[in-house]
Amino acid sequence: MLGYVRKNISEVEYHTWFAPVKNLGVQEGSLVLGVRNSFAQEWFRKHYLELLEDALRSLGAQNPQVSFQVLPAAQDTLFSPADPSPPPNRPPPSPPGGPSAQDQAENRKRLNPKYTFENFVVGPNNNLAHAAAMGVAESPGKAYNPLFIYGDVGLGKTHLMHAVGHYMSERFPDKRIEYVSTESFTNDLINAIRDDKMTQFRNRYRSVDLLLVDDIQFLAGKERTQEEFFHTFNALYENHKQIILSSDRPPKDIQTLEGRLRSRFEWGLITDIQSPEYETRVAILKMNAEHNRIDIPQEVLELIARQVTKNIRELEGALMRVVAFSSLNNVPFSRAVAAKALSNIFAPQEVKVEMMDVLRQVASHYNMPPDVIRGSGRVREVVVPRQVAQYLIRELTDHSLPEIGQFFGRDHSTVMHAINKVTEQLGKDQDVTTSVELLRRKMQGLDDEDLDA
Ligand SMILES: Nc1ncnc2c1ncn2[C@@H]1O[C@H](COP(=O)(O)OP(=O)(O)OP(=O)(O)O)[C@@H](O)[C@H]1O
Repeated sequence: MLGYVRKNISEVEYHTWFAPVKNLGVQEGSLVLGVRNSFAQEWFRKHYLELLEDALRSLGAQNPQVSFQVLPAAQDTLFSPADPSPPPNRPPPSPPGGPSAQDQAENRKRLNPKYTFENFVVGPNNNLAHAAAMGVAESPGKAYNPLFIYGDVGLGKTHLMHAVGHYMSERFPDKRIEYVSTESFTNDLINAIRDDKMTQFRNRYRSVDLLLVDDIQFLAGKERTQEEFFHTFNALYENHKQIILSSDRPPKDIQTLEGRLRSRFEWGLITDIQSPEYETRVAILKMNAEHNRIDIPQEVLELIARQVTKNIRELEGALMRVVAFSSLNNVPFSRAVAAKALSNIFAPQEVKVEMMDVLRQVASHYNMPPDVIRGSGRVREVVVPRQVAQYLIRELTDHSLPEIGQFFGRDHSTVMHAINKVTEQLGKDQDVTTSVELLRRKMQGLDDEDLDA
């Protein structure tokens, strides 16, 4: 099916939308596809339903039906039954009583494959937490125990925890790693009590080498869970097993946390993550774009990094939004397009059109590299786009003739000539007229209906 889809849409579109989709199987005659969020769900319904039905038809389905379901928050990045790749580092068999090899593989699968140290951009906002996590990964149970990482939402706490998990599982494949949110820990406990399976529950949590617990602030007010966690903590700690906890606030600010737990959380190292500075945000965007093989100009990344300042998850979301927007409207990346894509979420910013934006749009319109247009070629196929580019730059930016000349490696009289030439052809030469109109529309795309997502 994906083969069929891929042939019918652009690569960027394919990577943005289809790479993360999970096959959830057939339910009541309909093929169910798992998508990341309700935005994607809506998008798929509107834009890809027909294509997907066609794909099924091409495979012989007579009455194809496709529906979309939002994956639970963490599941979209995990290995799914539809993912053909086997989990890495298949672990050896475990001693009797402990978790089975399969359990261990399951545990590792809970680590998001993207959340590694290599993919973590270090900046002044997170370098202490990063160094502490590295220290713990190098000598688990010895360096700092527990390691307590706190910070606001979406700043990389989970990412760092998983990075330690990956690092350990690569270096010590037989170590047992458990990643759990406080909510799951609580639910597991409730189920264990209900099903009379406390021994299994304790075995599971007390036999690990690395315990990663996310959002520990949710222990507040849950006495029975705190009690159980206290014993889990002690059992691991006494056996020199590593514990890493994350929270949105430091232990002293977690209300109704038992004193004995709070003091244990303070035994090791407490470190925080702050909001990233501008340079770190740009670096994160750049890495993300490369990761997803999206070729997006630096100035567009800079615009996004200026808009989203507090939360890295939102920063990544903004990038994906720009990519989706530009791909679905079939316009190349530019600052204006990015501003439009983000305008529903963020206050619109004054976006000045740059010479480079115009050149890129013209290049894409005529399907030739920007450098060729700026180069010295004199054949008509290159000269016309060059003149059109100079004409549009003069019209849409504040740059003077000498500045435009410099940008093209020519003097101002050549630019003047180009502008006169295009002005003359407008209304007479059909190709030049439609090209200029179309490009102008795209560059001023801010009010264009075609650009409304
Ligand atoms: N320094 C970084 N370099 C690269 N990506 C990062 C960095 N920090 C965070 N991210 C990315 O930002 C997103 C959110 O990070 P993460 O889920 O770890 O945040 P969190 O602090 O655990 O948030 P929450 O409190 O909501 O659980 C992830 O996709 C993560 O990969």
